[in-house]
Amino acid sequence: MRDIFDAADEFGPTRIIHLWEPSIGLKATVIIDNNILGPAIGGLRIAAVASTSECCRLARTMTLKCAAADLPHGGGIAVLHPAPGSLENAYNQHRVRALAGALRSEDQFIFTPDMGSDETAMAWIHDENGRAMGLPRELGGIALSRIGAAGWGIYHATEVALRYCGFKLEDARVVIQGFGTVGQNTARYLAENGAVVVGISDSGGTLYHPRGLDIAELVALKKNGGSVTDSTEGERLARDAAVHLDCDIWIAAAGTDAITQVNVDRLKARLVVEAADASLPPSAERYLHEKGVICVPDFIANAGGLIGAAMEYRGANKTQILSAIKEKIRRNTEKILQSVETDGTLPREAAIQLAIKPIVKAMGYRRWSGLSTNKGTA
Ligand SMILES: NC(=O)C1=CN([C@@H]2O[C@H](COP(=O)(O)OP(=O)(O)OC[C@H]3O[C@@H](n4cnc5c(N)ncnc54)[C@H](OP(=O)(O)O)[C@@H]3O)[C@@H](O)[C@H]2O)C=CC1
Ligand SMILES: O=C(O)CCC(=O)C(=O)O
Repeated sequence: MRDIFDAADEFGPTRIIHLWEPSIGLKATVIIDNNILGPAIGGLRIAAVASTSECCRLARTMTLKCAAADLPHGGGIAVLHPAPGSLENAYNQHRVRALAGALRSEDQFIFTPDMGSDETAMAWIHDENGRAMGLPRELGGIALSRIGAAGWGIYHATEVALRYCGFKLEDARVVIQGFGTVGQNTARYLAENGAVVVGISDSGGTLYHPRGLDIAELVALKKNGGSVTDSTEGERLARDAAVHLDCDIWIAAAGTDAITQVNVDRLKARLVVEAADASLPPSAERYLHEKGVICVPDFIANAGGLIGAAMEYRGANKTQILSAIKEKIRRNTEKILQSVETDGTLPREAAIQLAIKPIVKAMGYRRWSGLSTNKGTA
């Protein structure tokens, strides 16, 4: 991105905020992409994100995710560039609190957890500016990461997509790239429903076992700060070996651009589910589509965490949340894959068409809107 307006189109981003406070090393980028349906929900990502244009892409994914899931919200993102040490580190707490404080008057931005942040960070933010979703139980939250809201949704997207792939979940071989909140819960739901998770990677490497990995053991290893490769079972491989393992279903649950034009030809799966936001660029999705591999786009498959967070914000309980995630994600996956089957549309194109409908409609009612046809009111 050469100019800050390079990413601008008719939908946004409406605000790009850069925060820099040298005394505490606070360096953050906050984007409100579109808030036509309601205040933007933005994940707090404490991770190295390369550029403002990448932040804009992630914020747009959130806009589409909210709209497709019928949530009264727009999309955004807050990237806090990491400092040394863990999230529990007081220095980091200070920076998260400073970020939240700096956005106290930005009432169109509500924080939710994303990579590198959790319910504790949301509690700090809530304490500073009152606008955070995904809170701890003690503050009225329902511990979304522990119930695995995102993984529950990924499981349902996978299950519906399999009908279009011609094979069943039972005994299907799954590889999961990334074994954090999303990867762990996805593995758990898929394995509980008959899939065989043969490969899992994290930043330390890949673990492979053709007869299936022990998910509970690997979750315990991660809880103790280890890597999946610390397991005594299975074969230890290089981190990126996960991309070319033989499998039926490949789940991208690590980060942005896990698969690119360079390595997409190595994927052997018949179904790819994008659990991580922006995990495949459109060119890689097109390549897979032309090869007959179904690829369920991020903002359709991984909306579970966001649906849960928005419902928790309005006081819904765990049963209501799990049922809404199931219903919305199954419905949307079905709709887009039907378009793919009948019209040959790319899954992402079908998904964008589905998501932008309410946004375009709402923009038509508003005075300040690039798409407004109500020209006489400006
Ligand atoms: N949390 C949520 O509810 C939701 C998250 N998402 C998206 O899902 C993705 C994952 O989020 P989340 O699970 O919360 O993040 P976490 O930080 O909890 O987990 C990320 C995982 O990816 C691993 N990882 C990082 N880089 C690589 C790599 N190059 N190869 C293999 N593994 C790698 C990490 O390894 P290690 O453990 O060694 O650090 C970690 O296991 C993000 O893109 C996020 O935006 C989407 C919807 C909801
Ligand atoms: O609120 C959550 O738990 C996750 C939302 C999010 O960051 C996402 O959907 O990418």
